[in-house]
Amino acid sequence: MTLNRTPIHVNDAVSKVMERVKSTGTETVSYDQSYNRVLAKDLTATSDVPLFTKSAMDGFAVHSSSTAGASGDNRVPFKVVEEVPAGSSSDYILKDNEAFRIMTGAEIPESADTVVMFEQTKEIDGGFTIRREFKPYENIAQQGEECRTGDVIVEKGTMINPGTVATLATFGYSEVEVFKQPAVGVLSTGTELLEVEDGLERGKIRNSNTPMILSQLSRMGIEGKHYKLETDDFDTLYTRIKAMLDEVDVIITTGGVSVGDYDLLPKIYDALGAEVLFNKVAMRPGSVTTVSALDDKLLFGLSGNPSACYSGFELFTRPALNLMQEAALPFAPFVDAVLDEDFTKANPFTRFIRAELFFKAGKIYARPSGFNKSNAVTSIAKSNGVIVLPGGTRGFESGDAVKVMLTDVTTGTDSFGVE
Ligand SMILES: Nc1nc2c(c(=O)[nH]1)N[C@H]1C(S)=C(S)[C@@H](COP(=O)(O)OP(=O)(O)OC[C@H]3O[C@@H](n4cnc5c(N)ncnc54)[C@H](O)[C@@H]3O)O[C@H]1N2
Ligand code: MOO
Ligand SMILES: [Mg+2]
Repeated sequence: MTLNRTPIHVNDAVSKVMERVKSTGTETVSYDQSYNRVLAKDLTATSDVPLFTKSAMDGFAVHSSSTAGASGDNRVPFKVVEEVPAGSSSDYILKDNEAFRIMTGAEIPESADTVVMFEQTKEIDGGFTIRREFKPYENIAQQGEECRTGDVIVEKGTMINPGTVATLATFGYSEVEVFKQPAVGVLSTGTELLEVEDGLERGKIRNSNTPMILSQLSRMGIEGKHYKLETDDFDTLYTRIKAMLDEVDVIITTGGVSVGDYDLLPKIYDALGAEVLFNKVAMRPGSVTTVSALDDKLLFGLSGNPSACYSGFELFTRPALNLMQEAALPFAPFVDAVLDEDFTKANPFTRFIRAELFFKAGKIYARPSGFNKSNAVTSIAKSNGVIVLPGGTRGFESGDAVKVMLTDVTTGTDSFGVE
């Protein structure tokens, strides 16, 4: 096994992974199980929205012609002839100065064309008066004003969000065709690793990578398959990974990818006959990240160091899993931010720093979210993005413009910001 590896640029590494992605194909799921799935077909309106012309307010439906001449000095009276609550309708034909008492969401009867809100009336015996003229369609939501039958509402390749689910329900799509989610197995390797519930022992640490990766998968709506820890023993690890290949589409391992005596993943890829796409990336942390392909399966050999492991998943695994589901926008967005703290280390390689993004006076700021080394774990907990500092730079100062990859858009802010 060669110890000297050739680093490739992170962009090239990402491309190499994306080129090997195979679509998972499609399946049909119930609309209420479709959140976070990728649409396999355009979602088309099966009806107009609104479905029928309806009142947008609680009040009275009248014909605008009956309101002619109304003013503060000349209040025009109306007689209420029928009630139309939401869910009902009326075929009654209004005569001059007659009105329906109508509620928000109720169909506007044929003979009315405008709605007077309760607040715009004065009650009289059997009816009300108004003090101004009403034009047609006031306080009315017209059939099809939002969309028409046949309109494409959401395009194929879009991730289904809560609004998409509402749209599916609106159009009566009880089932929807989506791309299958890849089956992803997660396995951490290392003889030094203990389970969360274990007491600490000399020289050992708890496995934080498996639960972290499973949560990174959950954040994408994917339930990963959790494999028990493996020690650094070739035979058992090889047997385990061979078995995983029969069970999942994607294998994520953590640890054992560097050049140590017990870093067994390179030997295992070799024994499996997997094609190593790269085993060194010109980036920090995560330079040892190794991705291999075997038939249609991808094997992500993420670093054992937690920060490197985290970034490796966000940079390589996440977009690949999105593309397997034919997501139109597989990559996390990058935003321009102002660095809020000096970062004086030189960057021979592209540097990814787990970062806290925050918003001040309409600007986005970013600062490292804590201890910043490959082996750090606590700084991941406080991060909602990753600052990207290009390779070949000598350090950055507070106030410099930087790019930040958004990793967690569910992060909140401390105040509600409408001006
Ligand atoms: N001679 C060299 N040594 C190292 C190099 C190198 O280029 N030449 N690269 C270093 C870099 S950079 C990194 S990153 C690490 C990567 O190591 P591995 O991916 O092989 O991972 P391990 O050796 O198994 O573990 C590294 C570190 O992480 C801890 N770890 C492992 N698994 C977990 C887990 N599931 N949860 C929490 N922590 C974990 C492990 O105990 C080690 O401390 O290699 C450098 N060495
Ligand atoms: O892979 Mo190591 O994390 O570059 O520091
Ligand atoms: Mg190692």
